[in-house]
Amino acid sequence: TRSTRPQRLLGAVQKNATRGDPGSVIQAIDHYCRNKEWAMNVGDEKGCILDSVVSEVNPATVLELGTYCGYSTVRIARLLPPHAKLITLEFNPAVAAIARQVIAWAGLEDKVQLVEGASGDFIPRIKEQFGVKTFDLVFLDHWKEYYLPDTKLMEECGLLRKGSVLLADNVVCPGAPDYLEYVRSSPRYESRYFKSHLEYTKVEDGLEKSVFLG
Ligand SMILES: O=C(NCc1cccc(CNc2ccc3[nH]ncc3c2)c1)c1cc(-c2ccc(F)cc2)cc(O)c1O
Ligand SMILES: [Mg+2]
Repeated sequence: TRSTRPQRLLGAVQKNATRGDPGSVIQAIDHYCRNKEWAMNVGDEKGCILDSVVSEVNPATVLELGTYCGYSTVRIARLLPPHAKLITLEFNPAVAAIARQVIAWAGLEDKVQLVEGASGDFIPRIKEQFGVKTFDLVFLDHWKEYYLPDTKLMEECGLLRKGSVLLADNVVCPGAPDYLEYVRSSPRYESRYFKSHLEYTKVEDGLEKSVFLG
């Protein structure tokens, strides 16, 4: 049977990237998705904004909702300090299996814990199952209608502390209007929009960075 898009993306990584070299994995995916077939990675343009926020926060604990093929997982993990931990959650088992191989090819498996499941079930269990108190950085890139309910759930579960940073992909395309309204109007967040483009296209999109004020 015909391969899947994630399988073909992994093939491009294994063919064109150097094992243990995260930069070459990022380049191989961007080249494949720009020249061969589009895929919903955060991409190189928004990826640079992601890099600058990760470097600024210098997080010890990171939560990523929506792993997909592991592109943003690799972008984040390659910038983490030695004992930092990234927990990434993926709903689709077949896609998670590809992401594990992409993360391993980059040599970053020691910094990354990939969990298969749905955010609504997983978020309430994080504290006891993973020994995490709070997250310094959360990257939201899963189903866009889940951004708001999951943010409220993280607040309720005490997973955010004064200064925790939420960074949300796709707040324009496909869009997360209820989430934007919430973080921009709530007195508990200081929010800022980073204008960019939908990965590998000229369509407008952007990242919303929101600092939890406690
Ligand atoms: O929709 C998107 N991504 C989310 C997504 C999508 C599908 C499957 C999953 C399954 N993974 C999953 C689900 C639920 C979960 N709960 N916790 C973890 C978790 C993980 C996740 C998306 C779309 C576009 C886009 C498409 C088309 C177009 F024209 C323009 C733009 C661009 C993006 O950058 C995007 O990020
Ligand atoms: Mg996205």
